[in-house]
Amino acid sequence: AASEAAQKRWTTSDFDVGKPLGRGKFGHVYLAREKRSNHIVALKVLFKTQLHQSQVEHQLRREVEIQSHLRHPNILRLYGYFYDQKRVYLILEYAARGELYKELQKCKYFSERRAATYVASLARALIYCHGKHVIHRDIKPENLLIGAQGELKIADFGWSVHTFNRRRTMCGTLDYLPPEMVESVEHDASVDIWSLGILCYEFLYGVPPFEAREHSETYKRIVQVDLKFPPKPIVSSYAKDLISQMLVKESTQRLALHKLLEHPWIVQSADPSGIYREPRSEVSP
Ligand SMILES: Cc1cc(Cn2cc(-c3c(Cl)cnc4nc(-c5cn(C)nc5C)[nH]c34)cn2)no1
Repeated sequence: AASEAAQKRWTTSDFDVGKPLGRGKFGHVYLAREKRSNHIVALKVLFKTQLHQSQVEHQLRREVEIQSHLRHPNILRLYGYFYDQKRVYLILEYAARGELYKELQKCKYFSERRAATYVASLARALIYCHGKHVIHRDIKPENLLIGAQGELKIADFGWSVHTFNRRRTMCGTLDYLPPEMVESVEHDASVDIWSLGILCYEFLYGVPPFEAREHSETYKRIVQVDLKFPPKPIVSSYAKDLISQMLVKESTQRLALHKLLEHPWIVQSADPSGIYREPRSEVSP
């Protein structure tokens, strides 16, 4: 079925399209059901005119090329794509519990167990990507979805690249960019380690570490690695130690992802299944 899905010429008549799930710069995502298999998917519909105006067709091609070949429980599947006169359609895995950033906004920040569980599963997904010479380059809450069992799914490989043809142009929001990308110098897979460190901080404190009112201020704080840990919420020194080993200016000195999985904070706090289950008490009545 998988190989069939890859070659089949899909059209909109193959799907019953349902409610909108979200919107992005170039279009919308809809809940949809493939008629023959009754398989529920997320159908991302992008407008060619907007893609053309923003000159991101090459990025979209790379997103499809890269994501369609990745198979990992913490990476959102891209089953196939098709297009018509005006639109490009991506047939994506449906993540039943929605967007992580909304969950983070609701909770303000996550417990150490939840943060460590998510960070460990993202580290495993990135080890898999880097093993295939793919760097994501845009790891941030907006690009993470939650599956039916509570597992994290990395989505939106729009900024990912095969490390053989690295590009130096600016990409993604500033908050998550490491010094070498902000300074537009050569960068490699260790950019994802930096972004995972930023994400870990935001999971625990509710804000990214170098956030500032002005872009120029954020830029300065990133290149100086002006890392501060607020007194509240209280966070374990193991967690701060891990973040401090990831947010290192010299990219070769950042904690390697396989070493991250052996860090005491991860070993102690992350659920080995990579799935965060609400403990009894936390479930709202
Ligand atoms: C264009 C455009 C919009 C977006 C952001 N976005 C992603 C989704 C999405 C995807 Cl791709 C896959 N599964 C999803 N499941 C949800 C969801 C589930 N619940 C209960 N609530 C929501 C929301 N959204 C999914 C939607 N928008 N990227 O490019």
